[in-house]
Amino acid sequence: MNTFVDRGSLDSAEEIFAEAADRTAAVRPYTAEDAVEAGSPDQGELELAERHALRRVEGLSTELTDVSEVEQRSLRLERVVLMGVWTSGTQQDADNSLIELKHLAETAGAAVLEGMTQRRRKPDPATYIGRGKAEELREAVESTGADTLVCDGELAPGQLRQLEDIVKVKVIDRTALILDIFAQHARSREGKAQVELAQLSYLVTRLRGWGTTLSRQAGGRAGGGNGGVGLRGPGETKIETDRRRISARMSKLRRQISHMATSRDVKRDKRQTRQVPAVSISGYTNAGKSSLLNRLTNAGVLVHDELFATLDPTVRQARTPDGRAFTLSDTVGFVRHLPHELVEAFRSTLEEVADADLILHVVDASHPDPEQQLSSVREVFAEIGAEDVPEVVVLNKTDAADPLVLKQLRAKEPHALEVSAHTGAGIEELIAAVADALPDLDREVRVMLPYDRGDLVSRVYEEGRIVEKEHTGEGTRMHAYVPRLLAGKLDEYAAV
Ligand SMILES: Nc1nc2c(ncn2[C@@H]2O[C@H](COP(=O)(O)OP(=O)(O)OP(=O)(O)O)[C@@H](O)[C@H]2O)c(=O)[nH]1
Ligand SMILES: [Mg+2]
Repeated sequence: MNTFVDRGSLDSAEEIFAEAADRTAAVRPYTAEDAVEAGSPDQGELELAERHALRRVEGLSTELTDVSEVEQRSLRLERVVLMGVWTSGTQQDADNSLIELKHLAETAGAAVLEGMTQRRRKPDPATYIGRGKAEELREAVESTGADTLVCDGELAPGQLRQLEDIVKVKVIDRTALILDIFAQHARSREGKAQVELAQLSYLVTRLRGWGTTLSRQAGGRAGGGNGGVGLRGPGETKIETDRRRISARMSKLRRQISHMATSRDVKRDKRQTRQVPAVSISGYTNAGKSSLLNRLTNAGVLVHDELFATLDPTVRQARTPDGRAFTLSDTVGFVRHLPHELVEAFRSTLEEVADADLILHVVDASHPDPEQQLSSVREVFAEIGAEDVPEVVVLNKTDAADPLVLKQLRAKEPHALEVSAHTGAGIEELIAAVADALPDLDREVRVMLPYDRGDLVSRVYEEGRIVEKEHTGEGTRMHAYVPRLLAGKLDEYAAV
């Protein structure tokens, strides 16, 4: 994982992030409300012992059998212990959540040594899991030789700090983990800029509350080479300098991103005026979206058993069996509790989903709890204004699905299609369903297009279905079915 590693590049998010992470000295003011919460009587019905027990989650630790492999890994990877606080839902839900956290940690390049959940009514305001449990956790961390503790959930800066003081290793939360994966996976300039912006906005909230307890800045170094005049001054605290550096960097990134968004808008407008319908393949991360795109178009898009393998949307041209053109786009996967910073950062990418004519909502039917994924994804759809776009639910990985889970899914989503991107099962039906759902080519036209209107001829090729065509001395004679908008443009060339 690289989130907290200082790579030495001045003023990049990574550097600022790393520097500030070293000094997450922020102790959130302990408010009266916290005190009440901490001392409030428990209302749950579980036995006290059970409620407070740290429960080891079976099968979570990465198997490291070969010694040389262990050595190799410990050089390259961080060794982590996972911790989840379970406030509601069943034990199964808590385990699933921790299994997902394991998958996230491994995607980020960590070796998972141990995973534990604890049941409590609310996370502890000071240390997240409570002081006593934190001590036990320290023992687990020591005995496994872990160097990082990853908490499932979003921790307040003060909680991170206090927990770190007890367990004596670095503590990161789920949001930082997801940001880290995004940082590792972003490829395009825009993607990188968006992730950096998200990391900085995560960091800025962690700076809050530092204020006066910080030592005064010695002047000079912190601004780095790029800082210079105006970035520091005598008597200015480090936090203020940090804030300014961060906000300057954030404004710059925002400006860059907005330029990039403009050029994408232009592309998208073109698509809209061309009236080629857009189909967006969306869904939870690792659902098999890229595999499905490959299966549908032989696109050769990266497929990985990793979360967030795809960050840069890929668009492919496709055709229905009756020859109508449309675009198919692969999108970034969603995840439960997608950090707010990332929803913001990826809003423009996600908004393409809202602009689609059709969403193929891909669901991993082999997952233990696909319904939870379905509803998380729909929440994001609502957030980005995509809830009115027609949606075809595609239950993927049916080759590996538990029949019982499939049965439940069928009951919940009676119109869903069942496919396997691996075996190809159900793919023809899926193609037919897409063709059905796309806007119709409902205009029959017979035209004579002069040779100087080659642009219209190509549009008929691209957007329509040609019944007959003939090159004559005057131009191209065509008989075709086309979308309404194009039919309007062809009117003046009508021929009998
Ligand atoms: N058994 C089975 N596995 C599948 C199927 N489709 C995809 N997978 C596997 O699921 C994993 C994720 O596939 P991807 O296509 O990368 O999933 P994605 O939704 O694009 O994932 P992200 O881009 O990371 O959000 C890979 O290991 C695939 O081989 C399927 O039909 N059956
Ligand atoms: Mg993908």
